[in-house]
Amino acid sequence: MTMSSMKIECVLRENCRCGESPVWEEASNSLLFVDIPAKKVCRWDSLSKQVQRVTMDAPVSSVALRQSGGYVATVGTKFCALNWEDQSAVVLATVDKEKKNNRFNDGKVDPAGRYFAGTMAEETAPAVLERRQGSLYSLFPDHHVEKYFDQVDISNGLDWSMDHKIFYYIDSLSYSVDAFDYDLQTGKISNRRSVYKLEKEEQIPDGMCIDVEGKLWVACYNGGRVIRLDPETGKRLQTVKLPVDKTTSCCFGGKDYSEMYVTCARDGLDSKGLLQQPEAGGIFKITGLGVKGIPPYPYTG
Ligand SMILES: O=C(O)[C@H](O)[C@@H](O)[C@H](O)[C@H](O)CO
Ligand SMILES: [Zn+2]
Repeated sequence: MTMSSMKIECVLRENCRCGESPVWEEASNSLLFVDIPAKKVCRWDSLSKQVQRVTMDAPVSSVALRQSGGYVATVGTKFCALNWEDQSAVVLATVDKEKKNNRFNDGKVDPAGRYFAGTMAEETAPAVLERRQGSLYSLFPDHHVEKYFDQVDISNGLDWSMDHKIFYYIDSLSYSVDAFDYDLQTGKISNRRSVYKLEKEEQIPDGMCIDVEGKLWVACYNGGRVIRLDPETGKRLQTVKLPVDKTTSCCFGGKDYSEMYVTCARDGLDSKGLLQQPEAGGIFKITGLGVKGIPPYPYTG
């Protein structure tokens, strides 16, 4: 039997205030991610190690690939198309128009090319905000928006099962990873249930991704870890600790999607925490996990 030797390294000291939404772009061997309060979309070339940054005019909470080229991003309360070459953004749709304190948070494209993203009230400090102000939406390829539900505290991690029949979702302050039945043809969700409740030391569930075995990887904000969950049994299968507390999200990337990339935040750390965690706000790469991920789905509109 061969043991996989796991390695965790900070590949980029970006000092993100709140790094989020890591997405692997195979075509450019790059990792895309955002720094929400810094209003930045970043692209790290894993071969040259160079970073390109585009600054938006509002907090940018997620980024995704676009089939027709460029990217899509959630900026403030807008779904936008992003042209990387000339750094221009075009608004595709706006949500929560009557909620002036709201912004989008995490987002991801479904297997049919719809861009799912949820909203939240702006925070006064990490996880301190007016509750139940958020909603979950998706932007269809024809640019119309559908709303799924409201009463969300912090809309966060999302992904779909390998057979596309289940949608997994995290509202962070519920401390739960939830599942819905998913209709890929219509984009409709139903039958919400919890598949995992976080333990106290795991802290706050944030971003999430699925692996080829259908297991969920959840980044635990303040928990300094990613955890691997079996959504069918409700059991935690593995804990991977990182040298930073405010781990926010994770995705698979690299060769054959065999590496995991993890984002994290600096905001919320005091001066002692920043000294103890100099890599806070960086991008971490985990190799040797022994399980692969799947390519991100591109937005088809
Ligand atoms: O990244 C996010 O999803 C939120 O925008 C962040 O502010 C934190 O993760 C949140 O405070 C932890 O619950
Ligand atoms: Zn998040």
